[in-house]
Amino acid sequence: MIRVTNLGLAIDGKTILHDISARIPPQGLTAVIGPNGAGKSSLLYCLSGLTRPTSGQVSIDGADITAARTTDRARMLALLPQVTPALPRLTVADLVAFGRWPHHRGRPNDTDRRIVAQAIRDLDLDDLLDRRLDTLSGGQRQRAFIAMNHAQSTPWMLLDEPLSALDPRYASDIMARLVELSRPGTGRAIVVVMHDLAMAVRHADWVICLKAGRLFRSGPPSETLTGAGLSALFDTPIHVEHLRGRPVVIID
Ligand SMILES: Nc1ncnc2c1ncn2[C@@H]1O[C@H](COP(=O)(O)OP(=O)(O)OP(=O)(O)O)[C@@H](O)[C@H]1O
Repeated sequence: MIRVTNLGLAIDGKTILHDISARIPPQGLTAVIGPNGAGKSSLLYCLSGLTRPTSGQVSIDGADITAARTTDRARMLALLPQVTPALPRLTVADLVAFGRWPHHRGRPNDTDRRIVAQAIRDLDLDDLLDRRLDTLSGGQRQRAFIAMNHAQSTPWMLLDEPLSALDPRYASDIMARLVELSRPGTGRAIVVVMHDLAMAVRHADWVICLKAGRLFRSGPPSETLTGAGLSALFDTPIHVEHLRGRPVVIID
């Protein structure tokens, strides 16, 4: 479980996150939602240990994340930032294989190779293996980075807007894969910052709602992804209806 306790973050004297306390279950898919500038990415970076909160704590599976060594953190969680590094000379195969580095430190074995091959299959990258990253489309790059995170085989994956560059087919396909990867029994939980409320309503098992740097609400979708809850979160009328047995979001 991730436990956030009284977390605060200030940058250059400006408070960005205020006294956030929340928990994230150790399985399933957690969506972090909220308006632009609410602090979603900042919270994700605090969860990853890359940003040190100004006050409060983040513990992951009982360990204080800010106190963990870099290699231990890399075996505990994989982070996909909103803006991925350019790395122009790397091929897709190199990038995905790099996800195993925290495990083998430069000496990959058969298990590492098998996991990389599986991640490549899972993200549908077989045809792009030899392509350099700077020749890929935005969505192809995004899939390559998600595959690298997947190959890292960590109990936690933290993804900042992974669907932003994807067309509807890949967005839906990748969400379905993330749901698979985080099913109970897989030993993995995934936290996704997302703007696509339709995807959140359909796939999230747990939701953290942020507004103006504060925790607005957290809990299962039945308590958080309601028309009234989303309308208040985004200050705009939003309805959650059912179509062919599935929840759909309608924004007025
Ligand atoms: N390094 C920084 N220096 C100064 N202000 C920052 C910095 N990083 C974030 N902020 C500010 O903190 C607030 C929260 O930013 P953050 O990126 O966490 O929001 P977000 O909810 O992820 O937004 P979006 O949905 O637009 O991506 C914003 O007002 C932003 O301008």
